[in-house]
Amino acid sequence: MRDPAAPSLPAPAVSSLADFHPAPGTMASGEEDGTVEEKENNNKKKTKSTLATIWLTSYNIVMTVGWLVLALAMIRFYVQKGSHRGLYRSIARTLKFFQTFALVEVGHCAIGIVKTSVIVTGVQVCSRLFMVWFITNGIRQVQNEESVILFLVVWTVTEITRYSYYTFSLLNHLPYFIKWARYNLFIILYPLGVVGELFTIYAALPFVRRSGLYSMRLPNKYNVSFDYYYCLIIVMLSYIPLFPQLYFHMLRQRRKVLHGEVIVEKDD
Ligand SMILES: CCCCCCCCCCCCC/C=C/C(=O)SCCNC(=O)CCNC(=O)[C@H](O)C(C)(C)COP(=O)(O)OP(=O)(O)OC[C@H]1O[C@@H](n2cnc3c(N)ncnc32)[C@H](O)[C@@H]1OP(=O)(O)O
Repeated sequence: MRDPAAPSLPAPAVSSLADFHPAPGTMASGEEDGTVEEKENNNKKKTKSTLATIWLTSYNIVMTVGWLVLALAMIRFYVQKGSHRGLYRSIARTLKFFQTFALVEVGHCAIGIVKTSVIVTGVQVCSRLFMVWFITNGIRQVQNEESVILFLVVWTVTEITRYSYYTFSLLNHLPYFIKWARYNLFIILYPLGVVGELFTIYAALPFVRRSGLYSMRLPNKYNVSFDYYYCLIIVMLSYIPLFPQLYFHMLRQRRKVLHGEVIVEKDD
């Protein structure tokens, strides 16, 4: 997955299938001469890593197919209807399923089978879930906004590229154009996705204010007040500190993977 010329870095828990199947005669001497207990421990670790690789490969294949299905459904809808109106409704169930399933990725980081920050992944996944469940799904009035189509197209291109990158990497057959796409397209797609998301939240504000959606006004039996309108404004403002962190994280990944730079990441 990495440029062989690149300086050696702390290896991720799972890099490729080959990591768990050392060629005959290449086993570390510690393993050959170790005690029975050491050998058992090594075997357990290998079984665990092999299981992790099988799981990750299957997961990434399913997600690639899922986002490809979404892409085809969007293209078909647009070709048939000649308009984006109603497109969101037509793909809503598939989108909700695959985007919600991505919560598993936070688990991958938490249990250490993928060497990515739980926080970085958590922010990315939660912001997507928030957009899907609490904006587009919850507020019917915004579903036909052009900004929804913008972020849907951007997410779809990003995810097809990202999951196929992981899949081919794990299988040790990564075509260069996928690697290139993974670490270059985001430069344009990430800001475009943010624009689509922010415009959609902005479009939702008047409806939320008028309807009092997801809000709790005093007096009530819990003696708690919550205004979703102001919550949305806070979410929009939170893009200012959070988005640059995700973007610079991806730029660091890009330098590491495409140019072999050694990057020392801070721990969570
Ligand atoms: C409650 C409400 C909260 C609201 C909060 C609002 C604030 C939100 C602010 C920001 C919002 C942003 C909105 C943007 C949305 C969009 O997505 S726009 C579309 C464009 N987006 C992108 O291009 C980014 C897509 N996202 C990502 O790439 C990831 O989610 C990431 C976490 C940001 C970065 O991924 P990361 O894993 O760190 O980098 P990689 O280089 O891909 O991988 C690192 C290593 O880990 C391995 N790995 C990771 N995942 C897997 C996997 N599934 N399977 C196998 N391996 C995996 C990967 O191979 C790498 O390994 P090495 O190459 O060996 O290092």
